[in-house]
Amino acid sequence: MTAIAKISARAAAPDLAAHVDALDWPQITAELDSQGCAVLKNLLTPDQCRAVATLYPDDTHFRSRIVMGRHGFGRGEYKYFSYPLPDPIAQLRPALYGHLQGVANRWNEAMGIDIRYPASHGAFLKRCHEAGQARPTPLLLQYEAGDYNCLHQDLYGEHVFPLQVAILLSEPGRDFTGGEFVLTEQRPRMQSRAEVVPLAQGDAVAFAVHHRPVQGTRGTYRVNLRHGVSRIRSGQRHTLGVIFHDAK
Ligand SMILES: O=C(O)CCC(=O)C(=O)O
Ligand SMILES: [Fe+2]
Repeated sequence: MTAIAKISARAAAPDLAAHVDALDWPQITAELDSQGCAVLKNLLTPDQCRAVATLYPDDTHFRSRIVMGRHGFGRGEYKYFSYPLPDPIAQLRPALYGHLQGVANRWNEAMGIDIRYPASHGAFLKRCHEAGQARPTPLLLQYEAGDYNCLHQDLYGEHVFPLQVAILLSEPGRDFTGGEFVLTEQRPRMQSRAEVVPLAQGDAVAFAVHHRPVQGTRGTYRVNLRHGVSRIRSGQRHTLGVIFHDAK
């Protein structure tokens, strides 16, 4: 990036990284450890939410469009951003990674997985790209009345960062009704547990992509998570998905 491009990127989101740094990370980390998910209140302002959601029709920002019904993924559609990522996604991804990387390393240690994640997102992306996972994964989702997102896991190759973030860009009750973010946890030899995460416009949810450790009476065990969105009852709902590994 040239110096001028860097300056204009900063101007578009002057203090987003500082805003991310100022979130209550001890609280978020404690929630992630105990529940496998945590809400990041007011990650984006309503103006920033609108600015991202209105990118949807402009295909110059995206590498592909997925119509979920064609793949059995649910109903609705989404588009994967292309590189270079626009603001504020370009700033959010490394800023969030920097605070989640410690959780990821602790979780792997607890689960007996010997993969560790570097301190910077750039270094982790280099690992993905060298393994042929070079396509950007941040995505913008668009749902209309009747749409839903089936329970799934965003795995795109061998390299997986174990946490991801989804940001609600629309305002519940005004822009849409229904459309709740849902997580399920499949515990070994036990029945599954569901969690509905209440989000306001601009709130984000950080959650486990695939596995997380749970402390039991007989040591640590692994639970298998999936996430999705319940049926949108009315209106239109947009979400920004921030996945930290790239795709094959
Ligand atoms: O629309 C949502 O809230 C979920 C989006 C999603 O599946 C993701 O960000 O990976
Ligand atoms: Fe997803």
